[in-house]
Amino acid sequence: MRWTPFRLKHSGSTKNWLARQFKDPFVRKRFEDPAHYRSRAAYKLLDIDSMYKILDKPDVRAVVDLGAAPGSWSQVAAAKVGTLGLSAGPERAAIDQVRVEKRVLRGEDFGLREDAKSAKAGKEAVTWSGGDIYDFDVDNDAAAADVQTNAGRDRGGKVVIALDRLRIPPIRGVYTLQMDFLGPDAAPTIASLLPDGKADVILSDMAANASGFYVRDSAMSLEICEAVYQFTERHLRTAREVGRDRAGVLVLKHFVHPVLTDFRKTFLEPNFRNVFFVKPEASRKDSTEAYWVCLGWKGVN
Ligand SMILES: C[S@@+](CC[C@H](N)C(=O)[O-])C[C@H]1O[C@@H](n2cnc3c(N)ncnc32)[C@H](O)[C@@H]1O
Repeated sequence: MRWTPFRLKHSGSTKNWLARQFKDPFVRKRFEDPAHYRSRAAYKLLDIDSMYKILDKPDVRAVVDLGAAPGSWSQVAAAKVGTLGLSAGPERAAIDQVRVEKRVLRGEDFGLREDAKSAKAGKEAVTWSGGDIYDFDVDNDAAAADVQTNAGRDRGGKVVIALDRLRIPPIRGVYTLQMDFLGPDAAPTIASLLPDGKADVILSDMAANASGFYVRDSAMSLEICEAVYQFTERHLRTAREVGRDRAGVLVLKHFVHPVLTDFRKTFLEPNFRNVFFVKPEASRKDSTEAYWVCLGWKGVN
């Protein structure tokens, strides 16, 4: 499908943003993809999964997706783990009840904040710190009913749990929680949804709103990494429990900074069999974000 965004009048910064979007191959790919991913971030996780096979394993039953809004990583996880109730494969996410509208990049929708225009009949708009904007048609009742029947224990113990400070429009086969992960209630709430309190894969794409100050942004990234690691200590199933060397997986977004490198050396390297630094192709070159893919959780004694 072709889109023509420049018909409307835009400010200079909006034009720059548009120009960047339309040059971005992953933005284009998303629009053409039958999987209807909610954001181009899906291709980061797909890239990681194609390299390390973290989700495509029969013993992966419980996935926690932190900083999940608008939801494309959860779409990928639900399709691969099988909580959609369908055979694995990202294309099955196309069955998602929430249809991403192709007209999302039309100029009049820029600047929407979450729920700001939800009064627009049947529409929801979500904007998030990554700067992309989504506009969904939401069949809330159908999707909510589907979450009840498809997520969690009803799927033979398979579960995908998505959490974000922002509201995540319902995703088929996924529990969605709107909470601050740094608050006291998030970890116990997630744990209560995990069939035995343990996850096989913990994904964190969380990023605090960038201030533009490198040191401050890195400090916030460290705070998030530390909180995710604390959750990992309590709730990630070990490789030994699974009986597979590379089981017990943590994917952790971070900003590249020496203090984060120290964090990796102190907490990740001693406690995982392998820790890989990954900059997926879909991660913007001008961003200091990157991911650690940590395989083979040893557990902390
Ligand atoms: C890059 S986006 C995630 C995109 C997502 N992986 C996807 O595929 O759609 C980062 C998200 O982290 C969330 N976030 C940042 N800090 C958070 C916190 N303390 N608790 C919960 N969510 C947080 C933001 O609200 C934002 O939605």
